[in-house]
Amino acid sequence: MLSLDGSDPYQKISMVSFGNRARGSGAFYDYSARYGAVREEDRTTLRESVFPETIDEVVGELGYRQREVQRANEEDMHYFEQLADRMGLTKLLDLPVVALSNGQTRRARVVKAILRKPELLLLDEPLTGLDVQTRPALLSLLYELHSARRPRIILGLRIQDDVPEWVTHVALVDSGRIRTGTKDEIERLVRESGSLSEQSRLCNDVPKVSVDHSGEILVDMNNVSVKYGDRTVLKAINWQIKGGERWHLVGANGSGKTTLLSLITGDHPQSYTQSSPLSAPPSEPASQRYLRLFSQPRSRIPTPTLHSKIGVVSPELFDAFPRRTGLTVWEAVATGFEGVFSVPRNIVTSSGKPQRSVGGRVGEELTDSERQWREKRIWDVIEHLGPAAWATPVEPGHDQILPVSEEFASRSFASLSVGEQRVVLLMRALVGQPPLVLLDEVWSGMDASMINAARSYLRGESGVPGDGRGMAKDQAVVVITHWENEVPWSAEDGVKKFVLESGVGKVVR
Ligand SMILES: Nc1ncnc2c1ncn2[C@@H]1O[C@H](COP(=O)(O)OP(=O)(O)OP(=O)(O)O)[C@@H](O)[C@H]1O
Repeated sequence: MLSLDGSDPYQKISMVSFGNRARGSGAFYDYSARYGAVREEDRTTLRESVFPETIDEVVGELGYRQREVQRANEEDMHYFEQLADRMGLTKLLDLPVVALSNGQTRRARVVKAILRKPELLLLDEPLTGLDVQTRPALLSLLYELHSARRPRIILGLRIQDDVPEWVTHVALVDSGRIRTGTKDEIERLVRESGSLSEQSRLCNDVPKVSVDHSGEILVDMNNVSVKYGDRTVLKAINWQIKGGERWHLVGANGSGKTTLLSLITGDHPQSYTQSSPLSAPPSEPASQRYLRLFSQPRSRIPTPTLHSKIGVVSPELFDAFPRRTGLTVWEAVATGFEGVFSVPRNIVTSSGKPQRSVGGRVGEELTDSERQWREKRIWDVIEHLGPAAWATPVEPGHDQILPVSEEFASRSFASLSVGEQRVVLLMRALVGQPPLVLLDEVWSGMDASMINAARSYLRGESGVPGDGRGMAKDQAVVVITHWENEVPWSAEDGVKKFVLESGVGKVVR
């Protein structure tokens, strides 16, 4: 189809992949830059990024760089504005691209891909990260393109996702094999194949757990606000998170969820400025606006201490985690104790025996019991969240040289599939049993069996609390997802909801 007229097929394909990383370099980059002053090179607005011809910089007569604004093609600009309107991006067109939220960025990437008028549009996991309101808008836009037969569309979906009505053909990829057929044929196949349907179901039929709300206050927000110029993104937030609690943080794309988490992790510069100044007006007494993390204002907690107290998985962390340093799975998990991005290698103990690194700070020797606890924890997360919990067992007759967890621990992090890398980053967040765990869109790229293993670990079904395994009772967890059924706890278990609507937050039980 693509090569019929002899032109380069690659020109005719637009691909947008959300499961995979946008940045290919593998080097670490500092994602907190997004929250601070926008740097000169990050100023490009969404509109300019689509029509780069309008921002060509030229050196003027006097040697100054100046912007020579060319007009974009009228028709393209009109089509772009139409698409942007349908995807709810109109108000964001003149914001810097770096300021867009995750879901806003995803929508913008889909719009850009469609605007190129490709023959073939490939969208990998297009619905992940989109809020409930935007999903139907995207699906109806795709349906119209499909009805017009241009472009042809291929959607990459997880086995547990609903296949849109208008999809005609399905290619089912399973354990390295691919089967193709009409939608009906493949759906029948999935229904009939017991193991596949077993895997594809997110199990909700689990024993009840009871969430404890009596722990100490870990995060205390009172009238917390975040502003960029005259744009207020968080408005007078009041939220307390206690040890042992389970929270679902929910809100439309751009409502401020990631910003709120970045205050808690201390990555946001405005986490330092959340106390009323002494000159505050009488309507806002000094004590009435504050952010306390582990009972302290942000400025009193050294950043490394904060990082070791909070386990995080987020799309930003996934993008930023270094791939070029050759970390093994074991080492990647061990970085979680300190919440850092590397660990010392080739540790040699006093007995002269080389040992695997279990992290630790420069100049601070771990005691033997700490080292043993850390090793036990690393094995615990690898066993319960790793391939032993989700991979298809090796067929009889094919010998496995190493036990599956041992083999996985030695693999290179960078060589893993996207879903596996995400699982390892979840292990990293949980390994040190930090008092607070923040899970922002943690399931994207994972298949249903990985999600099920992770959910049961988080619910404490795989470990006995208190013996150093599984989740400890007094850990608090905040989950961000747009999919209700992906939250590991239900209202009956005692999960609480914090809902953000255009920067205003409220607790819903
Ligand atoms: N530097 C900035 N300047 C202006 N606005 C910004 C800046 N950084 C973020 N914003 C805005 O703050 C709002 C909140 O963004 P945030 O990433 O917290 O949303 P979110 O709720 O996590 O969204 P999503 O569901 O898409 O991940 C967005 O509307 C975004 O455009």
